[in-house]
Amino acid sequence: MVKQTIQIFARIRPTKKTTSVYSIDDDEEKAGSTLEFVVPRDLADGFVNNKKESYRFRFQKVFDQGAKQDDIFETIAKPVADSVLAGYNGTIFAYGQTGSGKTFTITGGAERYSDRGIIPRTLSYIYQHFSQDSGNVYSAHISYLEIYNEDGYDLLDPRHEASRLEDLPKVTIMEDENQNIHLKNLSIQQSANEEEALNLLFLGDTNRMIAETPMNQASTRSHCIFTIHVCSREPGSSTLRRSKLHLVDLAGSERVGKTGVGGQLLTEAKYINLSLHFLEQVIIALSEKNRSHIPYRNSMMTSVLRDSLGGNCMTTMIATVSVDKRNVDESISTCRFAQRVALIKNEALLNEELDPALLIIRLKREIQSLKEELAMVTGEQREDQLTEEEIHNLEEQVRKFVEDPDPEVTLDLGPDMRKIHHSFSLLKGMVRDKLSGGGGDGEPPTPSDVPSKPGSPQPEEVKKLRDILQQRDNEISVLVNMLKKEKKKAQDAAAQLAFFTNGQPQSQNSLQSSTAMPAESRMSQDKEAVPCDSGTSHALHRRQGPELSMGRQEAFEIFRRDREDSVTIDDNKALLKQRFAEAKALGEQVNDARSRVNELKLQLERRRRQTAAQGLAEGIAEPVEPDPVEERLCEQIEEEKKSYKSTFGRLKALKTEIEHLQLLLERSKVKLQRDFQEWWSQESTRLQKQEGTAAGQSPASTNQLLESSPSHVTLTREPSLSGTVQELPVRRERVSSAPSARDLRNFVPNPPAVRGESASRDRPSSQAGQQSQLRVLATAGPSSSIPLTGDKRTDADILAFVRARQNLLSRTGSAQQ
Ligand SMILES: Nc1ncnc2c1ncn2[C@@H]1O[C@H](COP(=O)(O)OP(=O)(O)OP(=O)(O)O)[C@@H](O)[C@H]1O
Repeated sequence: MVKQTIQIFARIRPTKKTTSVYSIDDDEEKAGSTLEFVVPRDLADGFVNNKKESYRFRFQKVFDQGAKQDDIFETIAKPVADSVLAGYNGTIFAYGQTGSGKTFTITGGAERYSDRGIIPRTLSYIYQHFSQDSGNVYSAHISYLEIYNEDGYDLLDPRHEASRLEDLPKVTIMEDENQNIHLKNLSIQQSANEEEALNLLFLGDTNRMIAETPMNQASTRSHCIFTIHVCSREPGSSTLRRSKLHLVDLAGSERVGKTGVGGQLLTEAKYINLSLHFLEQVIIALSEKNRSHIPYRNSMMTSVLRDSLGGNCMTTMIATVSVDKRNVDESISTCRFAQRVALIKNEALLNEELDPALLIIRLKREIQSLKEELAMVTGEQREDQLTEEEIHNLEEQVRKFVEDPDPEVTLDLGPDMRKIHHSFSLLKGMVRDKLSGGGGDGEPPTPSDVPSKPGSPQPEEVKKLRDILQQRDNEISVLVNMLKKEKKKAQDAAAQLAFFTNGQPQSQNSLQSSTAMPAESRMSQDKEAVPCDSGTSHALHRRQGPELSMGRQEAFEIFRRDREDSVTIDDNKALLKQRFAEAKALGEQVNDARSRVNELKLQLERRRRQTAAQGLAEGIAEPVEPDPVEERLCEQIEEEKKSYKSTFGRLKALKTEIEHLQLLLERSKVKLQRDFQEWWSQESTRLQKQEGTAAGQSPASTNQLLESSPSHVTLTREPSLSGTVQELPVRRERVSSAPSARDLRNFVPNPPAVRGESASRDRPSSQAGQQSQLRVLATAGPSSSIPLTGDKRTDADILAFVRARQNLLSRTGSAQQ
């Protein structure tokens, strides 16, 4: 058992804004750091400070703004991963206010490979350990739980692709009589390697992202628990070690009062505050001595993390802190929370258990042996014959026993009298054979020795023939092995070539199947699929949406170009292309090195044969001097092997990076589509409202809108930042004329806002020289447009309806006249 208090670390998020006064003092002797905030006694920035000026908090280590993701992994996550690999449970959780960098620390940034967070790095580390530790057999399973408004959801549930969060089956907690927690409806997926595990992480993250709506930015207001279940066993042992590693990204810890939200957001904030409040209660209860009742059951999060808090687990907390001046109160409250957490003592146990299947096999064997022993002691005879396999095994055993020069060696036959009898008769046969001269070569006779009969070949001849036979057998098995190896190499080479020229190997889950298309062709899919209006854009595999109206496609192109992260997407694409070229070159180098090794081996083989033949001809059994040619060949082989190994290592690392970049790109695309979808529907609603307000009518009244639809619309470009106004050709077509793609183009809503900033959504993009934003401006009449949907077919239907209606109206008009 390992007794340990929860380890606490602090990480300060980089900022360009004015920061509060803070300092970090690293105390090497006591292996800790102190984070100090100095808050002047004034009312600046709303923080009423009438208490003290300096707030000092002690952590295992404080990471300042410049800390890199690999430092965080090495110092915080690696020791926890090591203890998980050794069979202890581990938890790392990030706590801090919204935007302080919890997700960045736990999962990583969505843009650069170097921004990988604790989860992908830990997965990499764990699978590397699996492949390097030949003394144990490992397996890993993954689960990914999201807790939103006190309800649990399985982020790896395939139904996510077609549902909103609320429509999914809820994960529920069940407790057994031993007070162990079980989570119903939470899938636990096996992942055989790092690639599969990363795919699951990305699948969960993408599901998390696409389930969000502007009103429900669940990523900020939900808790997420990514769990790696590790199982290990020494080969042949029936003892299993099972451990869990929870990597937890908690919801933002800020208080409701400050954010001043209402409606749905208020409900969410209350739930967050409540669950964090229950977390705090559990922590306070745990830090109090002699407290018998710990209120774990109050919330789902504390129930799930029960072991991590005061239980069988090695737990680490990362307090993420924003040092922006306006956040100083939240930062201080985060640090205070951490100080309380640091008082909690956990008792981690080595999670060993017996594998029931192996235990049964072992017990069966033991029963059999005991039965045999009993039969021998009681003199009871077994009637049944030895099986063919048993006889064969006995012959092998006896042969090995006889051939072994060690006088101490024993023949372990167990208590079965039938086996003992049979072994004795085998031995008798050998001795008789030896006595009759069958084994007079000094070699011990074997069970298969044929006793010599009159007229049969002389023993020397038999021996010679047997030697030749043995030699041939050896040659055949060498050849068969060579053939097998060559076949495998050819298969490997073909697979590698296919990977680096065509694409990925076969994959298993849905995300993999989406990423399994040829990588280069994936990159060449420069045009991201525009989401369709009807239905959702949830499915990850929906790469190419249905046919779109021109306006929508055009709007999407502008939206994409003007996004803040479009540069990163392009950068990543360029980087991916570069990495592919590198991987291809490395793949070729690996193949070349392997061919060279094979060629050198052949040369060496030829040389050895030549030397042996020469030795035979000259009557020299063993050459006295080492052959310099042979030595050089051996050195060359070693060098080539080294170069092969190092190039292969680089290729493997590059492959991981490529896969990660592909998944980042994939996620960016899904996000782009989702953001566009959101923006599009927001703009449509806004336009409708404008129309309604301008006409003094309810925007919901389509009839009224259609009645007041103008017969002329003008398409202009907004002034660019340089001040020029570009007039596009003025269209003077009646709406009642047949709808064309250009008709639809006129209904492109406002241009995109910068990424993720809802406040800036209505601002024109600030990127100079990119003001090609299309806007519908009315030239006449109070209302200028029909609220089209952007879906070609639906829009055509609407326009056809307008046409029919106008025809009808004009006919009625002329009839009345
Ligand atoms: N150490 C860092 N280095 C660079 N960028 C960072 C760092 N920490 C956070 N960021 C960036 O700050 C933004 C907010 O971070 P993040 O989403 O991780 O915050 P959070 O605490 O998880 O917020 P929420 O509670 O809303 O989920 C992101 O754009 C992220 O990339």
